[in-house]
Amino acid sequence: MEILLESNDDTVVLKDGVEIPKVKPYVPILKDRNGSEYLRNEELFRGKFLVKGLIGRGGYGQIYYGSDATFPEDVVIKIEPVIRNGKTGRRMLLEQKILYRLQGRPHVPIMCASGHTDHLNFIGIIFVAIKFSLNHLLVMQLLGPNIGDLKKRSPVRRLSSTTVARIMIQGIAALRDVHSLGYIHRDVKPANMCFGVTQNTRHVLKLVDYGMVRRYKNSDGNRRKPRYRPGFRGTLRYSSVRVHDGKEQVPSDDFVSMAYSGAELLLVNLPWKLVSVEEIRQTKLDFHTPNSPFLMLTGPYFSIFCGAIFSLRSQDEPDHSSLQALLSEMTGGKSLREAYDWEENYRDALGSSTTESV
Ligand SMILES: Nc1ncnc2c1ncn2[C@@H]1O[C@H](COP(=O)(O)OP(=O)(O)OP(=O)(O)O)[C@@H](O)[C@H]1O
Repeated sequence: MEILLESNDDTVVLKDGVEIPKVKPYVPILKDRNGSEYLRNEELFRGKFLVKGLIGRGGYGQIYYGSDATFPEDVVIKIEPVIRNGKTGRRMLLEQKILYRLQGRPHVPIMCASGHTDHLNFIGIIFVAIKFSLNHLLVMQLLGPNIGDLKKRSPVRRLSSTTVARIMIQGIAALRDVHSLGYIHRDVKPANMCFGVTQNTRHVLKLVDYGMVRRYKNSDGNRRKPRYRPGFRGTLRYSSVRVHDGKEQVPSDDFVSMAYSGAELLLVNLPWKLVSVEEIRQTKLDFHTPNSPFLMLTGPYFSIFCGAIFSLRSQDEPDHSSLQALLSEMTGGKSLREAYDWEENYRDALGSSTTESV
């Protein structure tokens, strides 16, 4: 985003004359501590990262809010024990490796540091002891609340068409960033999408959580041979029917998860939210049927977009640009740089009548 001049204390004027409010420094909502934390508040971790609070306890580790003496933005410090439930946790090792490779891509968070903590309980007895006591560590730029939380904050529990269209357009660009390097994400969902928090990044969507990524292409550009029985990876609510069927995941499965995420943002809930686990697969298949009542509720542009995604075959290399183009009308003429629902008190979501709650 190019800033031409600052008009006053509250607004900035962009090169094309658009005037936008200045962003106030963002402070994330912090969680209460329960004594199980790896880092203390105000701790100067590694002599460099100042810990300012706890953002969350994920399924695999803890995420802290902090600052880095050498990085201009606030950061998050993500920590995962090397040994979890008696098993060696490899998620963060993988995330560190993939994030490193993806640096420089616009929809990937900037990584400031990675490695392991040096809180050793059994210093230097034997290698195994050291291994047991280390925690994986990842420091990256601070982002805003995830899209799932921004949806929950909406008084109507859903987002407007223009906001969802622009989230999807950027989400597909994020998938292009990952797929073009020969990887698939395998856990696309609203909770893994966040906007930036600075003047330059607050309208840029970033995909987070690279702990389930898998390489689907070899370095020669050919696809890897599918495994006979790959284990389940992902989040059931957003997994494609192919994943239900135990198939090896491919780029189109990331797109299906993206389409389900968009449908959830428009509809409040996905039609399979309240059905039994056994019925989820069939309810998804029903949703794929052209003219399915729930699909129709997402509106004409989004249902065409979903139709294009649901018709992708496993061998297809989806055309990211053509899929984005299907959503251009749904933006209602708003550019990716204009305000999103949460910046306008959810005005468009409250006023929109194209979708109904499921
Ligand atoms: N860079 C970041 N800045 C701010 N918040 C973040 C950042 N990265 C992740 N988060 C928040 O933390 C949550 C969990 O992150 P992430 O999915 O990477 O961790 P996880 O341990 O794999 O969690 P889970 O088990 O829930 O998948 C995200 O939903 C997001 O809200």
